Amino acid sequence: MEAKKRLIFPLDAPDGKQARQLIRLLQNEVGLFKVGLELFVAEGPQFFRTMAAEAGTDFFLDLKFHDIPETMSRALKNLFSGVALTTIHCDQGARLLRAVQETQDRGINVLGVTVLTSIDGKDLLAAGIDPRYANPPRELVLLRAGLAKAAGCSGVVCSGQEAQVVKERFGSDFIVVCPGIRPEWSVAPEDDQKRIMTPSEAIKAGADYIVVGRPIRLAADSVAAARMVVAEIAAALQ
Ligand SMILES: O=c1ccn([C@@H]2O[C@H](COP(=O)(O)O)[C@@H](O)[C@H]2O)c(=O)[nH]1
Repeated sequence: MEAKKRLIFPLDAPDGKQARQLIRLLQNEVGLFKVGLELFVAEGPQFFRTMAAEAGTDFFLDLKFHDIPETMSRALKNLFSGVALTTIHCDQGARLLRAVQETQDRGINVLGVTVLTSIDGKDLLAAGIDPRYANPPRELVLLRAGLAKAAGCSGVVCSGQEAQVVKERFGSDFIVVCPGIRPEWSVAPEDDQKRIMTPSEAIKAGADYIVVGRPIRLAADSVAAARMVVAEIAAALQ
């Protein structure tokens, strides 16, 4: 897969006007746009459909569904055209199988969220997670990746720090998407992300896709920043 296709850019914008500006600016620079809670709550599915038609591309709808299996199944059934990829929490494992399979049969890949990249071992301990799984969070990521696999997911979202062990345990076909990416030149080194890696480190560790938001969005020249990330991915793939 070419380097650019591996770069996912989150449209973390407060409204549709700013999201459209970001799409126009970066549509030749990144592989896939991700829509998260901020934009989706502001604009809703109709805006999303229009945007997909205008941009002529599918989107990653990162809503991290989490509810009882029946409700998740019904919500996933309501996903609309233009969605290529979505995310769910998989702690109910195989009980989500039917909902996930039905979604994937419609051509929408489902990824399981493992442990958010903004969480570290200390946070997991504070949340009462068994120390054997908490610090480092690797064991919990593997446990949840196993539940995602049992649920029939195509892959997981985890940090670059766990990409290699996830690939080793679940195979090269199991998709690994890594946010929490901070290039060395990043203008936002101190933020809420805790389990971070550079683009090069994450790709070398086995990430299929990396999600890079603020380092590109907040850069003085976002196009140049996206190109630097793609160049770093390309170099790491050689
Ligand atoms: O574990 C996760 C899951 C999702 N995200 C999302 O990725 C982007 C990251 O943006 P940055 O600005 O590069 O931090 C954002 O949309 C998150 O909601 C994540 O960071 N970690």
